[in-house]
Formats: sequence, C-alpha cells, structure tokens
Amino acid sequence: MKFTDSVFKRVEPIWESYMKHPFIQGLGDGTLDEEKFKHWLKQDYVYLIEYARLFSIGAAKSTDLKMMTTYADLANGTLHTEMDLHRSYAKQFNISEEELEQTEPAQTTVAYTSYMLNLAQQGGIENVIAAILTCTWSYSYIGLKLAEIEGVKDHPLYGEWVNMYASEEFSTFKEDCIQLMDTVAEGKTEEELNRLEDIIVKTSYYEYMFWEMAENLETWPVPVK
Ligand SMILES: Cc1ncc(C[n+]2csc(CCO)c2C)c(N)n1
Repeated sequence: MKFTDSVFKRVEPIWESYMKHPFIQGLGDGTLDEEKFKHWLKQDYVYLIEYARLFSIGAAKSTDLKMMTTYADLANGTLHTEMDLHRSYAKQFNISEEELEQTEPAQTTVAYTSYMLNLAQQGGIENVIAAILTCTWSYSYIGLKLAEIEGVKDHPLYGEWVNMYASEEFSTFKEDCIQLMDTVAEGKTEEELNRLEDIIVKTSYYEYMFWEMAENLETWPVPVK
C-alpha cells in the first residue's frame, strides 16, 4: 500500500469532520456569513504568503531537478492562481491589496504556519512535503465534495471558491504533492514514516482549527493599540 493511502485512512475521520463544520456547510448551502468569509480570506492571504515560502524551501532542499521544478511550480501556482482568487474576492469587498497583505495573523494562523515552517527548516525534503501535503490535499477533498452539491457552483459569491478548489488545476497540485510524498517515503524506516504521519495528522488538526478560527472570527484575546 502507498504511504499516502495508509495516511489517508488515519486522517479520514478528521477530514470528514471538515464537511460537518458550520463554515464548510455554510459554503455548501450558500448561507455562510460574509464577515466570516472575509475573515477567512484575510487570514488565508497571509497564510498563503508563508505557504509559498514553504514551497520555496522545498525547491531549495530538492534532491533533483524534477523535484525542484515541481516545488517551484507550486510556489508560482500559490502566488498567482490561488492568491489571485483571494485578490479578486478582496476587490469585491473593497479590501485593498495592501490591507490584505497587512492582515494581522490570528493565533491559529501563527501557530499553523510556524509549525510548518519550523519542521521545514529543521529537516530534509521529507519534512517539507509532509508539512505541505494536508493543505493541498484537504482543500481538493473539500472542493470536490462541495462540488457534488447541486447548484453550488452557481452561487454568486461562493461558487467561484468551489470552482477553484474543485478544478483540474487544483487536482493536479494535489496529485503532484501526493506523488512527492510517496517518492520521499520510499525506503524510509517505520519509525521515520510514523514521524512523517504524525506531521500529517497534526496539520489535519490545524486545518480544522483554521476553519474554527474563521467561523469564530478569532483574533488575539486582549485587544491592544
Ligand atoms: C488554511 C489553508 N489550507 C490549505 C489551503 C489550500 N492550499 C494552500 S497552497 C495550495 C496549493 C497551491 O496553491 C492549496 C490548495 C489554503 N488556501 N488555506
């Protein structure tokens, strides 16, 4: 069995819980509060900046040219395709690009990105791909499941979101990441594979917490000037 197949079995209950989460349910039935969506949008924008950095670390730590090209393409895809979606939504909400970029990261955003960046900086390429995998794969999982709901893609606000994450382009990103993971998992000891699996479980929990952060409009506990 491929490493990612056995990992999927382990994280599936966490990923199923995303589909029951009020934020995702709201995206699916079109009732999601716009303020919650805007909060996700701004937090996700700053999250994606760090994410592009992760792909770039992946490119720097790559062990062959093909691998380096894939990471560089994924960094490019994040900075353009995915962040363009965010910039286009921001425009609809009259949020400027500067405001988007200057978003103060909430505690969950800081915790999640710091966790991934710390792992990526510490180890070899296997740490980088293990940290990245859940994000790309779980959004594709959510997008494809939401796309099964009739009429979802026609929603005036959230249709574009579903279209993007259910698109072929994003399925290709996901497949590339799964392949990168399985390639580096080959020949690793069981202990090492358990350690990598734990990273994928933890990032799956962080993804849940990110939806919670958006749903609850989370910021830091005591406001200061
Ligand atoms: C919290 C959070 N997790 C995952 C993604 C999705 N995502 C991040 S990078 C990438 C691949 C190429 O851009 C994808 C699909 C997101 N936007 N926000």
